[in-house]
Amino acid sequence: MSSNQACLRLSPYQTPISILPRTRIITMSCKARQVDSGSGSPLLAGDGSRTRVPHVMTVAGSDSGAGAGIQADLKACGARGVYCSTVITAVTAQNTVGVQGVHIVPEEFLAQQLDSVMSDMEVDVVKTGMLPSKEIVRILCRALDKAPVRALVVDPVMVSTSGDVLAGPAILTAFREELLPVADLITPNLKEASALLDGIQVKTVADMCSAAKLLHQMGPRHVLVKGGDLPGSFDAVDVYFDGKEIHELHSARVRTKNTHGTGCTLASSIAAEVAKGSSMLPAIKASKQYVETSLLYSKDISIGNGPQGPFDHFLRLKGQRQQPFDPNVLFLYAVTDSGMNSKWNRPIANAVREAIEGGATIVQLREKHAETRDFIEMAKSCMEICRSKGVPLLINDRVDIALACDADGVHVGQSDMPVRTARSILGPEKIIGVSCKTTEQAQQAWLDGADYIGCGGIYPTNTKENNITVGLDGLKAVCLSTKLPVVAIGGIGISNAPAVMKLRLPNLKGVAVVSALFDRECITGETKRLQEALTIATAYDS
Ligand SMILES: Cc1ncc(COP(=O)(O)OP(=O)(O)O)c(N)n1
Ligand SMILES: Cc1ncsc1CCOP(=O)(O)O
Ligand SMILES: [Mg+2]
Repeated sequence: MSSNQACLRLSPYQTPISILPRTRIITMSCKARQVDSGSGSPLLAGDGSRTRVPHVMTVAGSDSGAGAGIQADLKACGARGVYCSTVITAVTAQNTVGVQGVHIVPEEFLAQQLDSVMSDMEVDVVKTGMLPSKEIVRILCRALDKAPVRALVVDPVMVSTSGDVLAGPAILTAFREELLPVADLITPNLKEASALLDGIQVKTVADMCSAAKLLHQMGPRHVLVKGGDLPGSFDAVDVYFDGKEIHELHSARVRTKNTHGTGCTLASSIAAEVAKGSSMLPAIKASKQYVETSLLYSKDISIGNGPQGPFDHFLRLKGQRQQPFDPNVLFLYAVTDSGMNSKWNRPIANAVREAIEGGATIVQLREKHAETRDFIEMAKSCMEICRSKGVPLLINDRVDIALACDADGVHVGQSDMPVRTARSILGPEKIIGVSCKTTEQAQQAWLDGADYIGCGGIYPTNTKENNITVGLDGLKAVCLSTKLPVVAIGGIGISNAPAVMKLRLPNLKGVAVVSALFDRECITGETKRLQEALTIATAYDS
């Protein structure tokens, strides 16, 4: 299913308290349900007391290709840190090419699944996907009458990404009459919004705003009309109506074929955020960001041969196929400096491009004063340049920024996030470098799983205040104490880089340089000169 066709849609939300009175006939209080829940539900703390776990129950179809449907819902909830139970409405034979078969689950068995989950577990939020028959909608509504949930998120799935029908027009009446009136959020794409509104045109942002208001009149508290299929739009615009105000939500449109399941994922992520206690608008914003990040991360992965591939909800798959870290990239390591870029009136992306043109083999963004939001934008633009040139990009200090822009890794110092923590957050495939001045720190770096060491300052420098100089002797000691590759940093330029490399230490792989490249009029020219000097020095060595 396409991001807009097959899965969930939601819109802004209110606090759980504000939702409760509207939830239909509640036959058991939350307290009663808590008492009634069996031993199979949430986790027990060490002392035997119960730890409540946010819980989304998805009522949707299974996608054998696991890009969309129940499988996407499970992955999205897992990625958002929420438990997800699954009530399966249909089993589809599906892949990245299309839907080859649909087997609808018998109604009694659907009812049995609902009963099994709801009689035992504390469900916070119900999210619906493929509901292939009117009777299934009815059974679900009856179940919701009987058991209280904090919110109902309805993704009015009708057609798969591949264009295959998953719920015929007959379902529209059941949606309009039974499900929409009790929904807290509906998340139609353009086609679904149009179908629910008897075929009115939904082709522009203005149409989306009108559609959101009209759909709201059918009963849902919140409406999110998804504009992923909006013709001619450069960004992904969704329109959210909370019953009072229209919000246009913009996010970057990621160019990728791997969008199968984005609608299901978005709705499940919203449901998960609401289950964790978020109100609706923040839940939607966080979920849009999550989907965007996942798509960005997955834009080049290859699963299946069809026109629309699945993406990676956990941001883990790509790294396993990546080349292992090549220490030779440390040869000419360009480290940016915001002060120098402002002094020379250069956007950071230009500075990075020029350094790469001159022969920089790895780049680190060292932005000590940037606002987080600006830093992310800068890092994303530099990432594009570095990826296109095959040059790794690392982020200084900020693991969060590295994650947000899918950088190749981070460089941390002795007082920054510990390497082990950074590794647990970034996973095994990202590059992690750590600054070391001593042999003890170098040994620890290896134990902690760092990929390389930055050793310095080798010479005095004005770029980093109060930085103790270790000299060539300190560099030598660090290199000899570790198997890790080392890059020398601090006060290094064309005049002294050859002396550093002539230490002839096998694991000393290069020099990292700030001012000798970025505090100069022509970055490309300086980088080329340094590259030549390093090449001559290392050639002489061998
Ligand atoms: C390649 C490389 N080596 C060392 C450093 C210094 O990092 P750190 O000690 O964390 O100091 P700051 O750069 O954060 O001031 C580096 N950035 N790069
Ligand atoms: C970040 C850092 N870490 C140790 S020295 C240093 C600054 C290096 O800057 P420059 O290359 O201008 O001396
Ligand atoms: Mg640091």
